[in-house]
Order: sequence, then structure tokens, then C-alpha cells
Amino acid sequence: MSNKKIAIIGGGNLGSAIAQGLLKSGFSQPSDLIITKRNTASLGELQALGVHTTSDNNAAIRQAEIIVVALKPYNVKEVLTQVKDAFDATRQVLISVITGVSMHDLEQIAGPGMPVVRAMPNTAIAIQESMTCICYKNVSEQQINYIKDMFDQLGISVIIDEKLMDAATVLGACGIAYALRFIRANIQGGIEIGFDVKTANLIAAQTVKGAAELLIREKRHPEEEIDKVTTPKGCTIAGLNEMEHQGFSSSLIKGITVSYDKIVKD
Ligand SMILES: NC(=O)C1=CN([C@@H]2O[C@H](COP(=O)(O)OP(=O)(O)OC[C@H]3O[C@@H](n4cnc5c(N)ncnc54)[C@H](O)[C@@H]3O)[C@@H](O)[C@H]2O)C=CC1
Ligand SMILES: O=C(O)[C@@H]1CCC=N1
Repeated sequence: MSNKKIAIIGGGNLGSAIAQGLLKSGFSQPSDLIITKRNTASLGELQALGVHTTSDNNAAIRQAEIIVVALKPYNVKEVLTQVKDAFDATRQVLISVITGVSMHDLEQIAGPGMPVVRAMPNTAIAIQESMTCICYKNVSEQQINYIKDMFDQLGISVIIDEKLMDAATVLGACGIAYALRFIRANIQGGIEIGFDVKTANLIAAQTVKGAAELLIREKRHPEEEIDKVTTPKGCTIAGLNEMEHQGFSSSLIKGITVSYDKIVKD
């Protein structure tokens, strides 16, 4: 159980998901969480659980030891600059989940020597199933252990070099959307061959979960598992080869590189 006060600046999709995950995991008590948004009306669910909601970023930051910034990339500089005097490098850590904003830029805003962490989770953080990539600067061993433990309770986390952070954004954070689109396509196909949408959804989602668990738990390569499914002259290889003829793997790889270019070239 965490006893540190955590302020989440920007209670949108990801900021709210992080708050939900922190509560569901038991890492934070509602009274230790503060979440900000310009208009707090949509934070009613968290408020009902006892989380402090406010539009006052300055006050939220001053009360906290861990500050999670989940603002949009285009307004982070403006918003944080307005509250830069609230940061205290001697007792706080600034965690940014913002796409494409470097630790150097964060330190420039929050002040020299400010302990900064970049974390790249995905929206499954709301149910403690995130994949979170982390890098850090000016952070003590004790602080990083605390933060790694926090993200490990919200899923699985790995520490990476900052130069891989944009790649982590694509593979992990965008990746959940690619996976969901893959599941949606399976549902559409499943309906065409006879299932109702609810049953198709369950079969498609549990099947993808099982595939992922085989790789995570057994540490296998996908092709090793595919070989076990593809009966010679069978229906699986026939379908898989048709998908590849239609550009299945190629379209995914191209999509990943387009997402990556969008981050690094913007
Ligand atoms: N949505 C996702 O799956 C992921 C998003 N990210 C990054 O996280 C950041 C947030 O993304 P989302 O949650 O999707 O965006 P969002 O637009 O849902 O959330 C941003 C929130 O900040 C609030 N905000 C704007 N100005 C504010 C201010 N002055 N004070 C307090 N709050 C203010 C907005 O009202 C909004 O609710 C982005 O930088 C994004 O790149 C990173 C990984 C995954
Ligand atoms: O699409 C985006 O820009 C953000 C970053 C990763 C997930 N959503």
C-alpha cells in the first residue's frame, strides 16, 4: 500500500485509467489521489470513490510527492510552465506519460535537477494489465524502485533507454488499439460464419488472450505455437496463407512504422 500522495494532472482517458488502476490494485487509497481537469464534471465516478478532483493544478502539485502528467502533448509546456513554482526537486518526482516530450524538456520546465520519469503505459492500466515502458533521470534508487513497483502493480513494466521511448509508444500504447482492431475483424468474420456478436466477441477476445498468455507464460515465439495449430493441408494454414497473400503481416508492419514516423517527424 502506497502512502505517498499522487497528483494526476490531466484527468482524460489515460489519467483516469491510471487513477482507476491505482485504486483497483490497492496501491493508493482514494484520499491519497488528486486528479485535475479544467472541467471536473466528467470525473464524477472517481470523485464518488473519494478521489479529490480539482481544476487547480498548482494546489494539486504542491500536495503531492508523485506527479503524473497526462496532458496532451500540445498543451503540456503551457500548462506546466504556469505551475512551475509548485515543483520541488527535493521531495517530488515528475512522471510524464506524454508522447514525444523528452526528459530534457520536462526538466527545463520543472527546474534543474528535478527527478523526472517518462512512462509509457496503455489503457489496460485501468484493469492492472498495462505494459509500461519506463526511463528516468535525476531519480534515486529508492524513488525508481517505488515507481517500478507502482507500475508493476498496474501490469508489467520494463526499464528502457529514452531513445526507445517513441518505439515503446507505438508497440505498447498504440499497440492495444491494433490488437483491438484485430479482434474486431475476427468478430466481423465470426458473424459472417454464423455467430451472434456477443458470442463472437467472447470467442475472439478469449482466443487472443490465450495466445498472448502462451507467449508470456511459456516465453515462446509465436511461430512455434502456430506450428502446433497448422495441420498439413488443413484449414488453418489455408486461411493464414490467404491472409498473408492479402498483406496481413505487411500491413501491420507498415502501420507500426507509420505510427512511429508520425511521432518522430511531428
Ligand atoms: N490514450 C492513450 O492510450 C495513451 C495516451 N498517452 C499520452 O497521454 C497523454 C494524455 O492522453 P489522453 O488521456 O488520451 O488525452 P485526453 O485528451 O483524454 O486527456 C488529457 C486531459 O487533460 C485535460 N486538460 C487540458 N488542459 C488541462 C489543464 N490546464 N489542467 C488540467 N487538465 C487539463 C483535458 O481536459 C483532458 O481531459 C497524451 O500526451 C498521450 O500522448 C500515452 C499512452 C497511451
Ligand atoms: O495516439 C496517440 O497519439 C496516443 C499515444 C499513444 C496512444 N495514444
